[in-house]
Amino acid sequence: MPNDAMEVKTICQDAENSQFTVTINDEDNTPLPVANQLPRIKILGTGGTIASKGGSSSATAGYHVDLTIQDMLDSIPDISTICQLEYEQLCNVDSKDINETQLMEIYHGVASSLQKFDGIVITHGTDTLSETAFFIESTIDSGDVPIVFVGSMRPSTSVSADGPMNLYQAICIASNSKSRGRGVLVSLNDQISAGYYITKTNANSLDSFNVRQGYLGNFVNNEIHYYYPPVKPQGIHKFKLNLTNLPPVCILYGHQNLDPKIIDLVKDHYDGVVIATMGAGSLPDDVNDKCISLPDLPIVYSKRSMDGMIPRANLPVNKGNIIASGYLNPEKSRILLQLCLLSNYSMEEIKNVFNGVYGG
Ligand SMILES: NC(=O)C[C@H](N)C(=O)O
Repeated sequence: MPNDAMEVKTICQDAENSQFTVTINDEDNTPLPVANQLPRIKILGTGGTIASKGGSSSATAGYHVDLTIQDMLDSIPDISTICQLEYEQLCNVDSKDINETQLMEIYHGVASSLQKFDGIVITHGTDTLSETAFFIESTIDSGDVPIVFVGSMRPSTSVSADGPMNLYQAICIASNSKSRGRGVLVSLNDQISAGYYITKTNANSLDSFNVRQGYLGNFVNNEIHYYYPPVKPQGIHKFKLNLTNLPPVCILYGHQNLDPKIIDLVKDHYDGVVIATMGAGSLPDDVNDKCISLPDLPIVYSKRSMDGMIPRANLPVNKGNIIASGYLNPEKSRILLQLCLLSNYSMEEIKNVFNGVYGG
């Protein structure tokens, strides 16, 4: 739903390095906190295991989303000396059910909070948290305001549930001045990471997220330790959302004996395709030939391997519709391609965008 009160100001039109700010022309001119007040933090609730209840205290699977933000806040230490808190329940779902509608709600929730709060916390299921974090980092220039995603791996009813501590840490991180200027962050299992790079690598463990580009910091006994001064990931391309539907892009998974007919099955139903290739861009010759034969369909070669990247030299052709994902995994490549298509970028402009993460 377009928000007429929202103004998007473009700083740089260059497709290679587009920058803009989102501001809300709100009737409510609530003054920003003065220096001696506690930071104002907004929590946006979306659901996930952190908001879930299981059947018994030993159950860590088969749970259901049931808790509101207020329920979750009741289980953490007093934060009234750390920040002034407001919250909003955007939705309450398992993150497998986060779709375009919820993604837009989260976008609006963040965009409309930026001008009034010093930090934003988003509770989210861990399964697709990295996709939402990547989407928000790619569509909102938050300036100095930290946007901290948080989830948990155990339901709230479990022995040693990790949700309360993760949420407490996320609120502390969002409130801390050292978190400013770092963009979208993820707080889980005592680690602070860049939302742009994080990947869920373990389906069960508390140490579920991995980030080969390195953790940004650590949370121990109420202390936040950042390893580096504020920095944002290299190559982020900021898109202006014009709030229409995201163009459909599908992901195909490479394997031995991959049949080129799979490309024919999807080509008329999607505006773009991402392939999780084997190795660093490897696909059977007949699949490559099929992809090249569809010059109007952008096809991003990403990878099954969690780490590494797709060198452009491994693409079957160095022109046309085949694009290297660089360091981006298939699900992030999908979002980036959707945003490029939404912006009506040409094939060359899409390549420029992916070039930012060493693809293109
Ligand atoms: N740990 C979790 O949050 C997993 C859950 N299925 C979700 O993504 O909502």
